[in-house]
Parts: sequence; C-alpha cells; structure tokens
Amino acid sequence: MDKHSILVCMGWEQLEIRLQKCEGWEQIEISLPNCSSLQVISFPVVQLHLNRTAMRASQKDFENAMNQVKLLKKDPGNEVKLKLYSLYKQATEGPCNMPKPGVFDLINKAKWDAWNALGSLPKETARQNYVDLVSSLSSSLESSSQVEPGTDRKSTGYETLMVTSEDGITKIMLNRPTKKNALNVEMYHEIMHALKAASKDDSAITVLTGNGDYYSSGNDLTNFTDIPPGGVEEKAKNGAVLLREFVGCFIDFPKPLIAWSMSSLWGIFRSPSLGYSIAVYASDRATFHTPFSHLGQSPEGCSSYTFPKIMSPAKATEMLVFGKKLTAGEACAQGLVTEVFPDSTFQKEVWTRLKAFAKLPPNAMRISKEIIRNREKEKLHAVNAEECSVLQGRWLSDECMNAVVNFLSRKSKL
Ligand SMILES: CCCCC/C=C/C(=O)SCCNC(=O)CCNC(=O)[C@H](O)C(C)(C)COP(=O)(O)OP(=O)(O)OC[C@H]1O[C@@H](n2cnc3c(N)ncnc32)[C@H](O)[C@@H]1OP(=O)(O)O
Repeated sequence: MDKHSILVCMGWEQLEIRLQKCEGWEQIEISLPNCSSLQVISFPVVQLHLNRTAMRASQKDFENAMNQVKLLKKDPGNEVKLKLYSLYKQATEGPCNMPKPGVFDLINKAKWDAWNALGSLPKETARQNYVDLVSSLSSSLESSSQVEPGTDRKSTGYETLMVTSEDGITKIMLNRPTKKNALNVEMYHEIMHALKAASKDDSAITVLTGNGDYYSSGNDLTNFTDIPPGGVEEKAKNGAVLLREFVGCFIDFPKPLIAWSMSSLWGIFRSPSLGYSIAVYASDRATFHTPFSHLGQSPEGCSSYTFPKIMSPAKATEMLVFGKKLTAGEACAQGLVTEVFPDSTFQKEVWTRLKAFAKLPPNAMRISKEIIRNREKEKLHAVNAEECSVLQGRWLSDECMNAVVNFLSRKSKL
C-alpha cells in the first residue's frame, strides 16, 4: 500500500490530507487541527469540500468564543485584539463599510485598517477564524503559565520572555522574535518583574538577550495606538511613568548584568543594556541604533548622560542626535561594547566566560558593582526623571506622531 501525506492550506487553516491507495479503491483521511477524530471519506473530492463546510463554526460556537474572550486572564496584546476585532466585524457585518478615519485618530485607523484588510473574506470563514483564534489563545495562555517541573531550570509563566536559571546564571531572553522583540507594554512589565526576581534568586549573574535575528527593535510603536479615555496626554503621562520605572530597575539592579547581543539592538533596550551592564558581548554582525530624532523623540535610558561619558560628546551626538548606526566593532572601539566575537564562535566564547564569571564569589561581585554604581546612582535617577519628562512632551509632538503613523501605515497588513 502506498501512503502519501500532503499539507494543504485552504485559506482558513491547514489540513493534513493522507492519501491511501489500496487495491481497487482509494480513501482520504483528513486531520483537522481542532477535531479529535479523523474523517475518512471516499472520493469524489467534492465530498471533501462538503465535509469541511459542515465543520465550520456554528453561531453558538461563535457566541461561546466571544464569551471566552471576556474570560481570558491575560491581555493578549493589541495585535491580537485588532485581529479579533476585525474578524468579529467581518463575521457580523461583512466587508468593511465604514469611512476611513483620519491619520491622527490612531486607534480607529488601526481598527479600520485591520477590518479593511480582510477584504471580501466570507462571513462564515471570518466566524471560523475568530473561533480558531480564541481557541488557540485560550490554550496558549493556559499552557504558558505552566512551570517546567523537575530540574533547576526555570521557565516561568511569561508571555514575552523566556527566563531560565542554571549554573548560577539567570538568562532573560526577549521572546517576540516575529516582532523583532519590540517592547510592548506587557514586555516592559515582565522585564521589570524578571529583573526583580533575578535580583533575589540564587544566581550569581544575570544575562539579557533576545531571541531571533534582532536583540530588540526598541519600543513597540503600536504602544502609541492604545489611547486611554484621558486621551493622548494621559497616554504620554503613563508612558513616562512606565519608562521611568523600567529604567529605574536597571539603575538599581544589584547583580552583575551582562548584555549578550548577536544581533541588532535599537532604541530603548539599547540604552539600559549598554549604559548599565557590567559587560556587553556582541557578535561581529550586531549593530546598535538609536533613531530618536528620526522618531521625533529624545534620548532615554540615561543615554544623554552615560553615552557622552563612555564615548565622547561628539560621538554621542552622532549616535543620539543624528541616529548613526554603529557596527559592533565601532561600538567596541568607542567603549559601548566590551568584546566582539566572530558570529560562528560567539555562543561558545560567551558561555565560556559567563560560566567562569558565575563561579566567582557572588557577594564580592555584588559589592564591587555597588561601589562602582553607588556614586552615580542618584545622578542616574535624576537624569532618568528629566529624560522621561522631556519625552512625555515629545510624544505629544507632531514630529513624533507623524513618525509613528508612517511606521504603522507601512505595516498596515493585518
Ligand atoms: C514607553 C517607553 C518608550 C521609550 C522610548 C523608546 C524609544 C525607542 O525604542 S526608539 C526605537 C523604536 N524602534 C524603531 O523605530 C524600529 C521600528 N522597526 C523597524 O524599523 C523595522 O521593523 C526593523 C528595521 C527593526 C526591522 O525591519 P525588517 O527586518 O524589514 O522587519 P519588519 O519591519 O518586517 O518587522 C517584522 C515585524 O515586526 C514588527 N516590528 C518591528 N519593530 C517594531 C517596533 N519597534 N514596533 C512595532 N512593531 C515592530 C513589524 O511591524 C513587523 O510586523 P508585521 O508587519 O506584523 O509582520
């Protein structure tokens, strides 16, 4: 008996179809992701289509899914909420029938873009996609809160991070690779939480890195679209409070902190990573970029104070004011990076060092870090406060709004 297995994408989901050619007859097995039983039907293929249609979500499934959304314990984030919104509208009203909102009406424009992008997707398919999305959300949010049992390796219930602890090293890895590890609001909170936990755990050192080809692309620019009832002023105020607290966590972090960058590092995550780490290791393909002016913004993470001290005022101006992108080699020559390794041996070289550092007496390392940092701590907190206050104003400027709108309209393909 010949057996062939084909994966077919049918617009709304992937079906696995197994063809079994037996003597004198043929049968098709269809495996549906959300269906436990295998359907076994015979040719003609038109029957396959009819069977699939019968599997579509009923109105009841759709209503259940809507109720399930209200019960989600964690906020699934803006992108998912936009997808849910657009599928809901398509399923209930059909193709987008609203006039396009103005460019500054960021939230309604993002909603409109998402709905409009669904084009003429049939209502039934939208309903099915909605049900599937809610079902995948419910299971992923449940499973992600499970803690790996048994070993001394921890991977706690973070949505946007992978945190592990072994051999005296706690590794905090930004884990939104499909979004180039952009920091959404949840990630800011989770990093603060992970840093606080790492400061109290029994590891000797803490390492920060990113999953995928970008260490981080900086602040998630869709953060700017979730406007609270108090309007953009309240949004900017909340952003400044969040940023101040976030950077404050790095300033106060008591243990040796090591940034490990195989890849590109933009914006917000760059300043704390480079300005406060004891050591920064980079692969020779890593780059460092602070496009504050391009985004109508101003320096954060105390970079307005630490960078001119580490580099020189002139070099810091090139980076912070003109947004010059540095290669790893340039960043190392200017003192922002401790050491650069060839990409091919990077992991091995860095792990060798980290393991050796983690064996040093932890209290001695803490005290040494404290004595280096304490003289500057008060100053760093004051600079942080000033930078956040300036940024709060920048976020309300046309320059900043236009830059964000440009980025979002470039990516309006939800
Ligand atoms: C509240 C505190 C605020 C503190 C102030 C902080 C300031 C900063 O952090 S300034 C730096 C802000 N970051 C940026 O300006 C980078 C924006 N991103 C890009 O320019 C590009 O995405 C790229 C150069 C980083 C990568 O380009 P490319 O390789 O072509 O990949 P894509 O653009 O297709 O990105 C894939 C996917 O990821 C989304 N994404 C990437 N970066 C961000 C971001 N910063 N914010 C939101 N989303 C981001 C991108 O939109 C794509 O998503 P999909 O379209 O859904 O696939």
